[in-house]
Amino acid sequence: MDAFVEKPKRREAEQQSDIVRPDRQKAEEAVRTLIAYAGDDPNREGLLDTPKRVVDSYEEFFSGYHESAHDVLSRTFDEVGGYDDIVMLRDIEVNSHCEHHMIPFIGKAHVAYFPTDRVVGISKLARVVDVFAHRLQTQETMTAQITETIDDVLKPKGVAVMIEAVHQCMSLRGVKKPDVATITTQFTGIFKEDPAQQARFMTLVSSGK
Ligand SMILES: Nc1nc2c(ncn2[C@@H]2O[C@H](COP(=O)(O)OP(=O)(O)OP(=O)(O)O)[C@@H](O)[C@H]2O)c(=O)[nH]1
Ligand SMILES: [Zn+2]
Repeated sequence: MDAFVEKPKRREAEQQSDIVRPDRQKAEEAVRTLIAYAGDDPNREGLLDTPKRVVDSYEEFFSGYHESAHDVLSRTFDEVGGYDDIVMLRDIEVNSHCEHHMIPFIGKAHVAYFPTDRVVGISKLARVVDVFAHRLQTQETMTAQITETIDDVLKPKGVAVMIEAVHQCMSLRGVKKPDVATITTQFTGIFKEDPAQQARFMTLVSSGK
């Protein structure tokens, strides 16, 4: 796999560049406000470093706003020894935050594509999942974004994505139904048009259960 193509860099259309990011001090002040709102004293010793830790955590949870999934897929390989079938990554861990409550939803993504004449490094498919998961999300939007990006950059014969996740906004608060799996799927190309290929994807997903 030594032949590769670097595609020109571009950012996803959904990323908004006109957002003014507050500085770190403002973000930490907001956390102090929330601590006080919760009913505790942000100046007591055990909580003094908490705003810094929360903002550090935000840098990790929401790192996807500073990354481009298109760029992640920019390097492809065309030496595949005549391979002409589905490439699938099953059980990619997903940790995201729902945009309604900013509470985690956690689960697995299954990502497949049917290459035309070139493939991408398999780790890059998991990286694409991470880029979108590390933003405020709905599961449906994330599923569509992963699918669309792979379809757009690799131009394969088809893309299939399934996400299964548990939303803590449903388990820990509100309706309080733990262990409900929310399942979303999105198909393009042959996975959408050919029921046999869609069935193969579903079989490969369930073969890991
Ligand atoms: N479609 C979709 N809904 C989600 C997702 N994550 C959370 N939600 C839902 O977003 C909805 C927000 O509903 P609202 O009525 O505005 O908020 P709420 O009063 O906190 O709702 P409850 O969670 O029912 O208490 C809830 O039904 C959540 O279950 C997601 O990824 N996709
Ligand atoms: Zn939620």
